[in-house]
Amino acid sequence: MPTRKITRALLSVSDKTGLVPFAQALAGHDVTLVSTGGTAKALREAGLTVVDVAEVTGSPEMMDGRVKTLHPKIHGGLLAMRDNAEHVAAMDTHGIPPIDLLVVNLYPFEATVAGGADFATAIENIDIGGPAMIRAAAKNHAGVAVVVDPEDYDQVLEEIATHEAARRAARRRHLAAKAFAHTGAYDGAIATWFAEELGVTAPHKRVIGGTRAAKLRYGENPHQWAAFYTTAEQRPGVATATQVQGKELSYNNLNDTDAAFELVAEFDPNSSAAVAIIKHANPCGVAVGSTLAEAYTKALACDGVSAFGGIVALNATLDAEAAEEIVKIFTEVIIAPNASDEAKAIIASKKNLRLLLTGALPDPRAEGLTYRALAGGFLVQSRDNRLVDQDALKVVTKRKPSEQELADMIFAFTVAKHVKSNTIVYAKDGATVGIGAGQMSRVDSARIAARKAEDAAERSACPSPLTIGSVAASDAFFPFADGLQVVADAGATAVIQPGGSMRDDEVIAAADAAGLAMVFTGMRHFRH
Ligand SMILES: NC(=O)c1ncn([C@@H]2O[C@H](COP(=O)(O)O)[C@@H](O)[C@H]2O)c1NC=O
Repeated sequence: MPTRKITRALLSVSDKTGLVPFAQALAGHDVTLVSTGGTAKALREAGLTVVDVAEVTGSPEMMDGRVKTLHPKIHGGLLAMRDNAEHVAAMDTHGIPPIDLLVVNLYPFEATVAGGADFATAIENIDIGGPAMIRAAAKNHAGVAVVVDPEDYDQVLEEIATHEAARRAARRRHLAAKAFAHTGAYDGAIATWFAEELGVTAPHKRVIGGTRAAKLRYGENPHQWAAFYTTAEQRPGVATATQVQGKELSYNNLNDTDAAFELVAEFDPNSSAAVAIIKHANPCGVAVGSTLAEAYTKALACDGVSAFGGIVALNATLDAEAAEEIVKIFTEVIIAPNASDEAKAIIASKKNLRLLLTGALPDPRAEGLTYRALAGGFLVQSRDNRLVDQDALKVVTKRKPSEQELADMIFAFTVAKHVKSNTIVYAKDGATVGIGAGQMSRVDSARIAARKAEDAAERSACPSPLTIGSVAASDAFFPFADGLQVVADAGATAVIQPGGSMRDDEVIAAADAAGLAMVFTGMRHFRH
C-alpha cells in the first residue's frame, strides 16, 4: 500500500525536548498540528497554530488527564486502514480525520519511581492514553508514522522532505518496531515496580527492559554480534560511566570492567585505597594500601604476567602517582570514581587506553537482581550483597588467628567472593599472593594458586613464595581435608571458609595437626 503524505500530526509528549523546532518544521511542510493540553500550550507559546484534541473529539480532557485521547475520533484516525473501503467509509460517516503522524512519549514512570514517589503518585504516572495511541499507530504503520523518541524527529522530517515512498514504508516498520519495544519496556517497568511494591520476588512473568547504549563491534568472539543495553537501575559502573578517553569498549571489556569495579567497591575508600586487576572477569591481583600507587604495585606483584592487558579498577580518585605506575604496562581499561587532571594527562599518553569515570562507587550492600541466560530461559537471583562481618566469625581450631591474620582473612574472603568458583585465594599484608579460579576441584584451585605464587616468587627473585606465612580463603567449604592440606603445605598459617561440610571434623583436625588457625564464616560465596 503506498504510504500517504503526512498532512496531519498528533503530538502528545511529556518530554518536550526538541518539540518546538520539530513542530515548526512540520508546520513549514503544511502539516496540521493536533495536540493535548501541555503540548498544545508549549506549541502555542512558540507561536504555532494548534488544533486541540478536545476540538477533534468534541469531548474535554477530563479526570486529571486520565482521559484525553481515548476516543474513537483519535483511535479511528490512527487505526483505519487507508486502503480499506469500509474503513474509509467509517471515517467519513463518523467524521474521523486521519492521523498520518503520531508523536508521543510517555509519562516518566521510571524517573518518578526512581525519585522515591509514593504509591499514589506512581500510579498517576502510569500513562494509559499514550501507549494506547502508540500501539494503534504502530499496528497501522502502513498508514501512520509513529515516533516515540525525539532522536527520530530528524528522520521523519527527512521523510517528509524527500517523499521517497519505498524508503518511507521501510522506515515506518522500523519506527513501529521501536514503538512496540518502547511500550513493552514501559509496561515491564511498571510490572517490576508493582511486584517490588507487593514484595513479590518471583512474579509469574518478568520483563527486562533496556535501552541500547552501544552497538558493539562484536561479542565474546568476532563471529558473534553484540550490543550493550542499560536499565534504569543507575548503579554506578560501566552503565553510568563517562569514557574520558581510549578506544571503543568491547563486549569483553565491559564484562571484565564490571567485575573489576564491583570487586573494588567492596573496600571502603575511607579505610584504605584498593586496586583490582582483572582478566577474563577474574582478579589476577587485588590489594589495599595507604595509597592507590601502593595498592596497585602490591596487586601487580601477585601475577604480573596475567596482568598484561588487564582491567584496573580503583576505589578512589585516580591520582598522578597511581597513573604513572599503571601506564608502565599494557592495560585495556581503567575504571575509577574520578581522576585528577594530572592523572588524566598521564593516561592521555596512552591514547588507546580507556579511562572510565563513574563519579561514585556502587554500594556493595545494595539490593538488586542478577540475570543469567540459559537455553530457553533465564535465571534471576538477588545480588550477592552480603559479606561476613568479623564478629560473626567462628574460630574452630585450637589456635586463634592473630589480628593480622584476621584482617588478611577478611580481605581474602572478600576477594574470593568475586572469583569464579571453585576458588582459593592466598593473601598476605592486604594483598593477594595467589589466586586459583574457576576450577572444577577445590584441591586444584588451592594447588594452582600456590603454584602461581611460586612462579611470582621466581620472577621477582624472592627466596620463597609469599604463600608462606599467608592466609587462605575458600569461597565454599572444604568437602574433604585434602584441599586444606594443600593450603597448609603451601605455607598458609590461617584459613577462612564457610564451614558446613559433613566432614568439617576431619578438616578441623587437619588444620589443628598443621598448627593452622581456621575460622568459619557460615556464608558461602559461589560465583559461576
Ligand atoms: N489519558 C489520555 O488519554 C492520554 N493521552 C495522551 N496522554 C499522555 O499525555 C502526555 C502529554 O500530555 P500534555 O500534552 O498535557 O503534556 C503524553 O505523555 C501522553 O502519552 C494521556 N495521558 C495518560 O494516560
